[in-house]
Amino acid sequence: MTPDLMEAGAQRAAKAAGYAYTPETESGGRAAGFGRHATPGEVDVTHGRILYLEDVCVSFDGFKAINKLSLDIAPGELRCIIGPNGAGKTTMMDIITGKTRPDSGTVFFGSTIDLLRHKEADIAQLGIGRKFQKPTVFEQLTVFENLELALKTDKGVKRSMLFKLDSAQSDRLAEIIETIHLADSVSRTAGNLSHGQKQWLEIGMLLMQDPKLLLLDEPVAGMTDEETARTAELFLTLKGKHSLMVVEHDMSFIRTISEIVTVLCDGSVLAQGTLDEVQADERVIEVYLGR
Ligand SMILES: Nc1ncnc2c1ncn2[C@@H]1O[C@H](COP(=O)(O)OP(=O)(O)OP(=O)(O)O)[C@@H](O)[C@H]1O
Repeated sequence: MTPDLMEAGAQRAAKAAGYAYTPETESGGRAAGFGRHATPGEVDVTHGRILYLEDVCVSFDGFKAINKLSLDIAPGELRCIIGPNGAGKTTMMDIITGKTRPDSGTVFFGSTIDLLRHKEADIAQLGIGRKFQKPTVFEQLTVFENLELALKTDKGVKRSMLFKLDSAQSDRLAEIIETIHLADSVSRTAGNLSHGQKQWLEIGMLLMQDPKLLLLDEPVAGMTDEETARTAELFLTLKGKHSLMVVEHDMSFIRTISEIVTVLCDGSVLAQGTLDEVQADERVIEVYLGR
């Protein structure tokens, strides 16, 4: 897809969802991306979008789980996704991460990477990290070992055994341990952590791979109020350095972290705007928030 088509599509999606399209470019102008060489391992966000979906459709046995879904996310943005059960939130994440293939539509990572041409494992390597609702850490290993292991996942058994962190990786690990609030628990086995700490550890493991985009499915479900507040702080720290897409039902958490909220319903975008805007939207009240 050309950057022009991408930008035009983003404008159409914004118009359809009733919000203002604001291109955010790092280079200060649309033309800046042309003639630019794509550096391997880098995502081209010169046209202001790190994730771009247009007219995506998926049916399961004739049921349209995703129906002409169009949505885009700016680099460094923290986007919240809300919507009733069955709206298609998980299926959307499955499509972005290559777990589910759409029947039709466009899914781009930056302006040059067509995600529909990549397999699930490649997409993780390209820089899209996904956190499922349940924490999946290695319970018998320490916090440190879990984080260390996150760097080794693609190395095979033999190379993993010989693997040693270099100094940049050690610095990164130390920085991430601070970021995820586990500096006091480095030597504790993950099985002894609280539910919230396990969730933070798993986020730390994703961060070790330096993802450009993080998809987080109901990250605060089952957390205490204090853990939820700390998770909000953590996400606000990550915003800007990474792009985040957070699916949550906890409205007070959403209020703390959100800028733009997208409401999904019946597999497409029902509304989009600030939390106040979408909460005042009659259609959103009808299908999700209740009266
Ligand atoms: N593999 C599948 N086969 C058949 N139907 C499916 C499949 N995956 C999802 N669906 C259906 O697609 C619709 C969207 O499901 P999805 O899990 O994406 O919704 P959701 O918004 O994540 O819901 P929740 O908030 O409950 O997690 C649902 O009706 C679901 O039953």
